[in-house]
Amino acid sequence: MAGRPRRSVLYMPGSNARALEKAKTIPADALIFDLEDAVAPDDKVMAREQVCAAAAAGGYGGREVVIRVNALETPWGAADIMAACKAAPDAILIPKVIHSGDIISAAKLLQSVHAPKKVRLWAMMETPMAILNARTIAARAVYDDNRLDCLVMGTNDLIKESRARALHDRFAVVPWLAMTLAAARAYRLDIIDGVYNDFRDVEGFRDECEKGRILGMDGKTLIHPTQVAPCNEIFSPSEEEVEWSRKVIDAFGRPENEKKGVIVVEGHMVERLHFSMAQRVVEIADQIRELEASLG
Ligand SMILES: CC(C)(COP(=O)(O)OP(=O)(O)OC[C@H]1O[C@@H](n2cnc3c(N)ncnc32)[C@H](O)[C@@H]1OP(=O)(O)O)[C@@H](O)C(=O)NCCC(=O)NCCSC(=O)C[C@H](O)C(=O)O
Ligand SMILES: [Mg+2]
Repeated sequence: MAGRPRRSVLYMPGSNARALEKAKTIPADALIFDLEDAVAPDDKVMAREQVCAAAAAGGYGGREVVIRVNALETPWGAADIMAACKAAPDAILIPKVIHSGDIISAAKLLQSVHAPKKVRLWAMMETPMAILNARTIAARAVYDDNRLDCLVMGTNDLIKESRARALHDRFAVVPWLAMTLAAARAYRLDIIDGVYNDFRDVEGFRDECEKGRILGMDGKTLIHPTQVAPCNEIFSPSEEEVEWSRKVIDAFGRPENEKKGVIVVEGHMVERLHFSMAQRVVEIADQIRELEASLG
């Protein structure tokens, strides 16, 4: 079973009321209302109230609504989580995760206020220690208190913490992406690529989306509405992929192939694993169609 589409995941500062309203018209698959780095300390409390009111009021259609809280050890973290639970967004995004204990603490807080099970946890992978602990963080997905659904790459913080250079080829970043992706997949989690800061550079952005897609990312985090359409296009299965996948599914569905592990479709060797891949492509394409139809 394919998860829900998470191609385009748009951040907005929780202090920006105009952005929170405009998001209702932007065709992003998911929205992150940020209380953390995009909000100045003096605006934190106002942003918390504004974001929670917006999430509780709804109006975002089929888009996933995610609240990024401040880290638990900050003066705002615990109150952010409590307020976010009441607003019942689709997920709460925990920043600056270091180890699996951060996910356990957040899950306990959610449990203590009886947050509905539909409120999931997402984890920002943006500290060097999170990369080293990626496996044990992702492994929280199989525990009883599991609410973990998705890992989000925080490449700006990773670049800062590691003193790497932020080059367009992402020479320094790719190993962190690949390591975290392996951890996510090992525990059947989704994983979303980091942001592209030069939001006016359309070609550079497209290239970075393509590369993230090639690596296996489910989508990309975004900072500006103009990034949504190209991101959706690049992270959607292409018409050719869907057409080919339907052929593979049809071929394995024929009576003569029912018990076969490997067959030939249009000159290509196709195994049962390709059948599963084809099913996922078609399911995700169907879900994208439904989501886009619901957004009008
Ligand atoms: C980057 C921006 C500050 C640019 O703002 P601005 O110059 O005002 O943009 P525009 O004038 O082009 O805006 C046009 C209209 O679009 C709306 N808008 C802009 N951005 C958003 C958005 N993100 N969501 C929703 N709506 C948005 C404007 O309101 C305008 O609307 P209208 O009035 O109708 O014309 C700005 O885009 C911005 O703030 N982006 C998000 C920044 C952010 O949230 N940063 C934090 C997350 S990234 C991060 O933390 C990475 C991670 O943690 C890591 O470590 O890597
Ligand atoms: Mg960050």
